[in-house]
Amino acid sequence: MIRLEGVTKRYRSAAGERVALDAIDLTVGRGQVFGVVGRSGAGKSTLVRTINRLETPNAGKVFVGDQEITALKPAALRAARRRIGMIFQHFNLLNAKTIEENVAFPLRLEGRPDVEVRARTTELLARLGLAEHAKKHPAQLSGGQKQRVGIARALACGPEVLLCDEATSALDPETTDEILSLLDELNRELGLTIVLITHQMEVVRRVCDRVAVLKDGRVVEEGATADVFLHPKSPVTRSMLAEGEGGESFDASIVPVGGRLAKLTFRGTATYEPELSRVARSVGVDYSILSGRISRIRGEPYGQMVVAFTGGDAEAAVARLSERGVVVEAVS
Ligand SMILES: Nc1ncnc2c1ncn2[C@@H]1O[C@H](COP(=O)(O)OP(=O)(O)OP(=O)(O)O)[C@@H](O)[C@H]1O
Repeated sequence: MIRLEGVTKRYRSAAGERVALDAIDLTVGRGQVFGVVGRSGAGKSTLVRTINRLETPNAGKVFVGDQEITALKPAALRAARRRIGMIFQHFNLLNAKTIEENVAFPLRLEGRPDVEVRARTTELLARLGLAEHAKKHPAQLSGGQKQRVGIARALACGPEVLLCDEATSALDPETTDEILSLLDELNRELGLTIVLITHQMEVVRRVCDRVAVLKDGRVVEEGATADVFLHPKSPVTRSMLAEGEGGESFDASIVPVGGRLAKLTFRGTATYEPELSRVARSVGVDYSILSGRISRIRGEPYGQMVVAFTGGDAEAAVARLSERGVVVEAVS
């Protein structure tokens, strides 16, 4: 649905040249929720803004559907942008206009007939739970309600793609959750392809099918969210994940146990099965659990724990667990 090929963006300023995106290749499938994460300055905003050409790359191509966005003339670009909605961290609403006028705005710009504008606006306000606020102004709404207005406005022209630029970063955790549930619903019900940039790993864990990790304008890791979260490869991914868990990463050097240390990952329904105790019993090994958590990644359960096998055949336990689909990794 979206393809970036060798996308490079450089900014020139008094301080010199800065490469914000360095030959990025990325593919987002139709109907996916795709997360782009990275630390401040990694290039996330620049990347998402090349998709609707709010930023024009210095080199490379951007495709949305079968259209090359980077090759479009102004009139064709305006038409293409109707297929690409966008929401922002600070909502970017028109403060002098009412909520319904904000939502109607893109339709009015397109010159749609009044009857159609009113019908579509009413439908969107009802869909997003905003009907009772139609005549209010943005200043009278909470952050979560303002973001709903932003989403309604982004959906007005019936886009296939929704770009979210730190859309939940200005919201409290409860409201973030509510907006993420809404994005999840829109993805599932409308088949909307969503590209979401964030510095919050928790946002990716909740809603993204796939994720790319950006550092200094390059993709350092990319894959299915569960794979990247459970088996992160790059140091930046590891450290961002550890921070998301309150900095609690396992440190073998301070654990006073012997034996063989292993990180076990269970996915799906295996998460809730007593696999570890079954295997330990069958091969006659003891184990201590040194850290562990059970959670969900985009709704799929997983369990991950670090154990020390002692007093028995640890090799046999590892082999038996692997046979049963548990991913076993060495811990150092
Ligand atoms: N208009 C601009 N002019 C000059 N430099 C810019 C401009 N926009 C971004 N940059 C620089 O490009 C780099 C990438 O910026 P970008 O905003 O894309 O990163 P980001 O990952 O979204 O960061 P943040 O989370 O802080 O917004 C940064 O070094 C930034 O200072």
